[in-house]
Amino acid sequence: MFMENQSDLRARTLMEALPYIRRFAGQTIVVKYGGHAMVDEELKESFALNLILLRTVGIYPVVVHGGGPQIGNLLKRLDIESEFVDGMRVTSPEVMDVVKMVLIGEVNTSIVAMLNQHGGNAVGLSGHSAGLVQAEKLKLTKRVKDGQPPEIVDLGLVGKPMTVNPQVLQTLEHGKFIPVIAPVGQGPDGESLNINADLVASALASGLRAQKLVLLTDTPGVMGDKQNLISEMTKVQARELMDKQTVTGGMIPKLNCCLDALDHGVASAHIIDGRAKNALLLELFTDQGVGTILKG
Ligand SMILES: Nc1ncnc2c1ncn2[C@@H]1O[C@H](COP(=O)(O)OP(=O)(O)O)[C@@H](O)[C@H]1O
Ligand SMILES: CC(=O)N[C@@H](CCC(=O)OP(=O)(O)O)C(=O)O
Repeated sequence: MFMENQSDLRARTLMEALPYIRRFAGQTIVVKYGGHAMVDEELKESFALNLILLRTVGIYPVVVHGGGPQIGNLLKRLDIESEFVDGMRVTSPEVMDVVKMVLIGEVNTSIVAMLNQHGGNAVGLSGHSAGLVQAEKLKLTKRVKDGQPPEIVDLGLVGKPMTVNPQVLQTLEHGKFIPVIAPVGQGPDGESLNINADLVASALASGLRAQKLVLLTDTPGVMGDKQNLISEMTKVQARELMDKQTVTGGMIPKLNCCLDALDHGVASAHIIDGRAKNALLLELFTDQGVGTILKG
């Protein structure tokens, strides 16, 4: 009987990626990078190498990063209070200064540095860069007191993306660069607005007509009632899971971002585990994937 040796096995594994490379070459994939994958150095390196591999085989990754925990740490060190309403950080002008320092100054630079250390040709941007993410203040309506009508809650300098100008990203793609974007948007008067990174990733995926939106987080994917991983779901199932409250907390805005991207022509949205090495490659280059896929 024919026995496969180590090098045959390795060659077969490499060849298995070929159909996926063919399918996605020339396509844009927007990746939201956050959570554990961003603080653990080994995972950070694995993520950087995954992106570089994608770019090398002709796929265009666009990275949007978070940094909520890092912002929280600096606010604490500076003794500045910060609170969240429905997953959004109430952002005073003082907090906005810290958000920019951390997201643009620290987190963005460190991701760009990691990618470029491995020859990634990464370029750091924010929503201000060439009008990339134009935003408006987010008006959140919430029932503050039981039995009373909902009120508009003032979140300060928190934005939602209104228009994106993908031209700068398309130029970078043609130059074989990897764009890395901090989720700070430009308000109508040129001011900086703090935007949830999932929202920015979703808006850019829609604006770029990306093939995929991939959100890395700190769970294996979307979990069902029995803590089972749901590998695949339709838009209808996603809405049912939210209605039944199987999905709660931070996963609600994530699923809504996925649904929004699908409604705007993105072919599929993925929620995957940022704590697992090579999660991005395994999700893209295998049929079964490793997380949850939502299809349009
Ligand atoms: N059904 C669910 N499946 C997976 N995660 C869920 C579910 N319901 C609620 N969650 C919560 O959503 C969290 C992910 O959202 P969030 O903390 O905002 O992620 P991130 O910081 O990566 O943006 C998970 O850690 C989990 O606690
Ligand atoms: C308005 C708002 O809440 N903005 C977020 C921006 C960073 C972010 O989204 O980071 P994660 O993806 O790591 O949560 C914040 O200030 O934390």
